[in-house]
Amino acid sequence: MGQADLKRYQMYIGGEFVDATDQSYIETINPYTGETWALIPQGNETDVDQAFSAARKCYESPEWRSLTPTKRGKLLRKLAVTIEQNAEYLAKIETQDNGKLFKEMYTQLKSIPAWFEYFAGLADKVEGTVIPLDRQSVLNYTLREPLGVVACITPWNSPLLLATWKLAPAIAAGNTVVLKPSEYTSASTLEFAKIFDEVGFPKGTLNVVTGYGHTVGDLLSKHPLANKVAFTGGGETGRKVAMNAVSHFAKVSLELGGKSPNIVFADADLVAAESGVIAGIFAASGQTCVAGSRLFVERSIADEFIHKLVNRAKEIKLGDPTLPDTQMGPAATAAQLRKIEEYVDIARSEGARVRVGGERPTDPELSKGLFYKPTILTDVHNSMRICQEEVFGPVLSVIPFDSEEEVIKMANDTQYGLGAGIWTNNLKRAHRMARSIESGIVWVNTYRATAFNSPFGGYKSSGIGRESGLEAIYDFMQTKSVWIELSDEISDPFSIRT
Ligand SMILES: NC(=O)c1ccc[n+]([C@@H]2O[C@H](COP(=O)([O-])OP(=O)(O)OC[C@H]3O[C@@H](n4cnc5c(N)ncnc54)[C@H](O)[C@@H]3O)[C@@H](O)[C@H]2O)c1
Ligand SMILES: C[N+](C)(C)CC=O
Repeated sequence: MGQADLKRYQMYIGGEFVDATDQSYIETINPYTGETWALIPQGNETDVDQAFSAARKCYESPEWRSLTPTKRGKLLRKLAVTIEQNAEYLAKIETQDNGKLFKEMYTQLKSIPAWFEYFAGLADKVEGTVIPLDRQSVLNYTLREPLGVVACITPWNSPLLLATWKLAPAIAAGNTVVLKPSEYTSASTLEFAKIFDEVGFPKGTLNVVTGYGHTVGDLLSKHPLANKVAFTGGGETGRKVAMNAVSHFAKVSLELGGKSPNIVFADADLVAAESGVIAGIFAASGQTCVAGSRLFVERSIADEFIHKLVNRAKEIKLGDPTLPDTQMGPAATAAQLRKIEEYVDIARSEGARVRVGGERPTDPELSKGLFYKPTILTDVHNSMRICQEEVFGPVLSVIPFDSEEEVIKMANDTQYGLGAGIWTNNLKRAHRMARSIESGIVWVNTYRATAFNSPFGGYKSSGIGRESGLEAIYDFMQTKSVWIELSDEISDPFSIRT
């Protein structure tokens, strides 16, 4: 297909759909077929400036100021309904762009309205407090106010879900937004902009600028009109984004990567544990921030458990991500596939034994896609690079353990702290472990679960701040303390009143 025949997207700035000012595009590729299927505008500094000006103009407009929290809530609920009606269509686009299974993207898309409904409900429930000062002649109360314009930057693996986790609380809190999706998967966000446009928000509430991270993303995070930068992506990018944001004193939240432990005790329901471990690493081809990429299994059951996992991994059906019986799709990008291959090579060179996988499939039907076989490594130790660095692919490292103390030490011996799975039928142990693991989320006898009303985020290098749940809306607000003197007494101007 020539460029002229491809679908051409436009950015969304100030309520208008516009081309990039210099008319340039990025090709967006289907990682299963290898074909370019659409063109995404490649924004530049002028486009970014226009988006921030539109967002700020909207924020300062009488129309936005008169949009009470209840009215914002109503519009967010309307948006939720429209997304529900378009969920299948949006999910198809995401699968076409990132190669993840349609059934996973559709489940995600169908869940998105719940986030908009939840934050719609919260919009008019954020309250200030009255402070009982020792100085009784003064009324002191707090106001929770929006920040202004929020810059949001999202990755390719769950484009609209992760945009929603930022947009819903940001708008509910009364901010306007400039959003940049990943250059690999911008199409669904630009389709979402069309849906958003129909809902009736003031022009400039949401602005979507597309383009590369090192240009458009960099400009977003250092833009003087950004009062907060909400970022999801890799750690190195997160560091740059945070430095940019801090350089102009913008608030920042970071949802970064992980090296999450999945810990299986001998007393667990081993059938459930096996399923949870497989889901944790091979669902989404391991391309999830919470991938359970380190498996710690109690030594007394290790051999048999590994044997079963290996057999199960051999049966995983790779293929067309749009088909219902496919269990694993391709990697999202050629760079991602190279990274997976490199990490497995490094693990081999450090002494790991490949028990299954460890290569690309040779099946001719998969030859155009960016596939890598589900891979299980043993003979690894926790200090090896494969156990310390995020691969973001279908690669599981297995380490046996002998005691709770030993496994807690190994599980926590990482710079990351996003998710953790504990598999045990011992209630006391479950609670002990949940308290001992240094991570933002601990799942006991389940894995990868998320909800609109439960906080999501990382300890240590896995991030700053929380998305979803009550806490999330406060991250998009600032607190003002108001002091009102009620007495008529004139005070001495040179003595500070306490
Ligand atoms: N904790 C979470 O909730 C969560 C969720 C999903 C993904 N992730 C993490 O995201 C990573 C994978 O996503 P990715 O490869 O798209 O990450 P990435 O860091 O390469 O890119 C993320 C976003 O940042 C932009 N970007 C790139 N360079 C930039 C720069 N210099 N300045 C500003 N923006 C820039 C990209 O264009 C993209 O929009 C993994 O590390 C994964 O763990 C975390
Ligand atoms: C946030 N989540 C778990 C849906 C995708 C993370 O990569």
